Amino acid sequence: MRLLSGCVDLIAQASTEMQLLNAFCALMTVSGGYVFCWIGQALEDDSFKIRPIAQAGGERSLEGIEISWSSSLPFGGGPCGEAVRTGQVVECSDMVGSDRFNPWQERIVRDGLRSMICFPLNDVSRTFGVLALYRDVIGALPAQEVHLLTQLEKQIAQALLGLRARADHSQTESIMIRTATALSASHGSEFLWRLVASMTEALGADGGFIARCLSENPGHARLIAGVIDGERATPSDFALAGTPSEDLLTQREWLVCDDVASRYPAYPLFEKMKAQAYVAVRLEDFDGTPIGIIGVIFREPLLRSAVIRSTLQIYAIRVAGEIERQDADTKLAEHVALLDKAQDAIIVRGIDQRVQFWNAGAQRLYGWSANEAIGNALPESMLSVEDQQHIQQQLLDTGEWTGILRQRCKNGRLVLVEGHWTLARGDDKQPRSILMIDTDITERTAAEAEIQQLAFYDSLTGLPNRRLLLDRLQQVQSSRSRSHHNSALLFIDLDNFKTLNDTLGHDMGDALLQQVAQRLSSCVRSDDTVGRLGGDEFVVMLVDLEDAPGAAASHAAQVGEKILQALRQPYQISDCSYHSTASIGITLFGHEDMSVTELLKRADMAMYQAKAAGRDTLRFFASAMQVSVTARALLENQLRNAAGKNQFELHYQAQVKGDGTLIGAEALVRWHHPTRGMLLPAAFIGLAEESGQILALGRWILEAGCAQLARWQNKPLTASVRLAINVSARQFRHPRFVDDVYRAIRESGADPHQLKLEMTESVLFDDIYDTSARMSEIRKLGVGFSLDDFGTGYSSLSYLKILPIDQLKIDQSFVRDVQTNKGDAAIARTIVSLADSFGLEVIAEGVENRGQRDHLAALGCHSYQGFLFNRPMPASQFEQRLGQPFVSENMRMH
Ligand SMILES: Nc1nc2c(ncn2[C@@H]2O[C@@H]3COP(=O)(O)O[C@H]4[C@@H](O)[C@H](n5cnc6c(=O)[nH]c(N)nc65)O[C@@H]4COP(=O)(O)O[C@H]3[C@H]2O)c(=O)[nH]1
Repeated sequence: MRLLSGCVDLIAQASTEMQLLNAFCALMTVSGGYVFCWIGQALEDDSFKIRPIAQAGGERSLEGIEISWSSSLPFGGGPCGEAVRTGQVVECSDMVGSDRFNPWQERIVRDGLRSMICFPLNDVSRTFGVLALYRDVIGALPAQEVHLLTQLEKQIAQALLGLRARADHSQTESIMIRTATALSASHGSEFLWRLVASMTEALGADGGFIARCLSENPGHARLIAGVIDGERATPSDFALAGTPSEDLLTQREWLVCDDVASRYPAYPLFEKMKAQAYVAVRLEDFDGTPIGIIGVIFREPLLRSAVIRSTLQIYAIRVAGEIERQDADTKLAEHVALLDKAQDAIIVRGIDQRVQFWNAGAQRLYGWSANEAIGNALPESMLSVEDQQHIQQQLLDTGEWTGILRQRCKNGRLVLVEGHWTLARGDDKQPRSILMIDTDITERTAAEAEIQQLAFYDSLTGLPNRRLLLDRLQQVQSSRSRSHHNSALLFIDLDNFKTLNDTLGHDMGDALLQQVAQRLSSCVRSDDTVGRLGGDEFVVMLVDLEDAPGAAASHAAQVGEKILQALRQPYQISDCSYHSTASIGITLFGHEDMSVTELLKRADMAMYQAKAAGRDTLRFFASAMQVSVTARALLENQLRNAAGKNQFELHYQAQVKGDGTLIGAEALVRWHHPTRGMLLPAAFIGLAEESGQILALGRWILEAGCAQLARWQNKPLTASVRLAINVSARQFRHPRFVDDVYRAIRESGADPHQLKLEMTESVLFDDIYDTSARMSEIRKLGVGFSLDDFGTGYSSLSYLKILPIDQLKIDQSFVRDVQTNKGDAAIARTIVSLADSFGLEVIAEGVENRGQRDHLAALGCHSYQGFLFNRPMPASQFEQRLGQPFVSENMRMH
């Protein structure tokens, strides 16, 4: 009865579970006569342990003792385990030597324990603990005592459950308030730390943490927020293998661990804390995939884990959501960082026009920062209302807009921007936002314009160059089929530009060309094109002329005349007034298929006709020109192969004294054309000069002439013949000419003193010093020089003094009418007296009759060449001719 009333007092006074249990154990040993009493909790985790939570009995203790309630475990065979398993009272009247106490025999003997009784502590559904009482005597307890103890055990169990219910209720209430506060806090990087701190406090734990699985390091987790005794733990990684946490992540949703030290031997944190218990819940993502662990740690044994577990589960949901949100934020931040790296401006605007996203590229390009831009509409200097409306409409219609905008930046700078904008729609298909990707093309466009200018415009005049002109011609040609209008191409070449350029200098020449360009541009409509082909050649393309060719031609001629008139006006170039004229060739096009090259060629040909017609005039292309040009091209081709086919031959014409004595011969080239027969030089020398073939032809003539001279030297009849060989200006100017002369003489063995080179006055003009140097070099060999066609050009007496000239030739144009034309006679006389005063020989060419010869003789010229004496003939005939006198009796001088 004493025990019963003591027990009632205990129950009335105890406010906590531990207080009640410890006091009860003490009551049983002090007043109940038992030498040792303990109360244990049957753990619900997979250790199946019975953990002592209160005991009394002097020195006796359960330190180091293991007891289990699983029959399959080594410490599960005792009466306490059986009481938990069966929910029945188990008694043992003689413990020493009993198999049931095998694991604990030593301790039983040491503590003097002989018999025991064990009561299950039950709630409505299960056995949650045991009460064990020990005596130091052998024997069973009397039935009344067992009955009494059963009453006590029931009262204690009920009191315990009552206390627990009260404690659980107030704990749950406080946990819930704290949890609600913690969970409603805002999010952010600090959030998880604060949440762990308040969770730890709310659950009355000593520590708490959140750990994340590491996808980059499987089997490991990282502590991302942790608190121990209110202090933040250092984040670190830890291995999961072999720990209950590994099971938690793979097999179960929660974990209650009471034996932390042995279950987590490698975790210094737990060891440092002297952790006893640990409750954790798995964190899962939206799909249910485990992503981490949230848990609390206790230094004291955990009596009940249900409330903690369920609270943790609430935290877990919130934390998992937060982790997913942070992951999404991280991903977004990564994407934003990537977008910031983009060179282009990337902007997102809502359909309300307000900026939602503004990358670093946008700040670089426009100058406004993200802070200034986001939330506001774009400044109107960036996007005018009209542009915005127009673009928005296209976005709504097609979903995309691409185009170029001229925009003004924050600092006022104008930029040219190429925009690629896309309309984004929501799931409901309604327009949501506009993604703008803007590329700054200001510099690129300027560079392109510069390249364009360089590539397609003449740098001196700014007019379209040949390339652009050909391109425009091509365009007009291709669009011809669409319009029936005629067009005209005017080829304009300045007359005597070369002389101006050479005499006044290139700067003046350039200035003239610039003024010509301006005048040309002012003569035509804006649709027409004025271009410069190069040098002094300009082209004007007139478009949209009349359909009728006659009217179109007359229109083109009017423009041509206008141009001639404009170009004829004096030019003012740095204080000098200069006069110039132009020749214009015109071709119409629009009704026949023709390449642009052909068109240009036609206009060019017509221009040459204008030049030939006396310059400062215009000519239209006529098909007859085409015929002659084609024939010329054919001849040029044939000429190229003529030397290889031995089609050239030298004819020789005698040069004689008045009495018919032979003093020399002139070599004159002939071409035995395969179809046209023998051609005289007039038919091909000009062509050879223009096409450059004169170099090869001249070399052949030089070699053939020298070879003939050498042959004649060895024959008595011809040994004294001096041979004159014609040299063209272009041949003379060639850098290898002097070498060619040396080689021809050396290889032929001809006596250079018997050789004379005949050149026209034009050879002398270009560069008098170079001419002089070349002639002197040749002169060193003994070769003489004769000046052909003297008097026909701009004869300058000065070069007669400078150059090593031996002979002047009176041109046949003065000889022809020397008897009747006083002017010609005066020129012939002047040439003779000039030759006399300079100590030069003089010879007249083209002497056809005795009257001419006699008149020339009267003027003082005593050497002649002409049909009067003989016609040019092949060498063999010439040699035969030498056997006869060059002058018949009736031709002797009177
Ligand atoms: N009407 C008339 N003509 C006469 C008379 N006597 C000679 N001729 C012609 O007058 C030209 C004289 O040659 P050129 O003044 O040097 O004029 C030459 C010369 O400048 C050039 N030429 C001829 N052969 C060569 C050559 O081998 N090399 C070069 N570079 N030019 C040559 O071609 C020009 C013409 O040569 P060809 O037709 O052979 O014409 C020759 C000759 O046949 C005459 O009494 N009456």
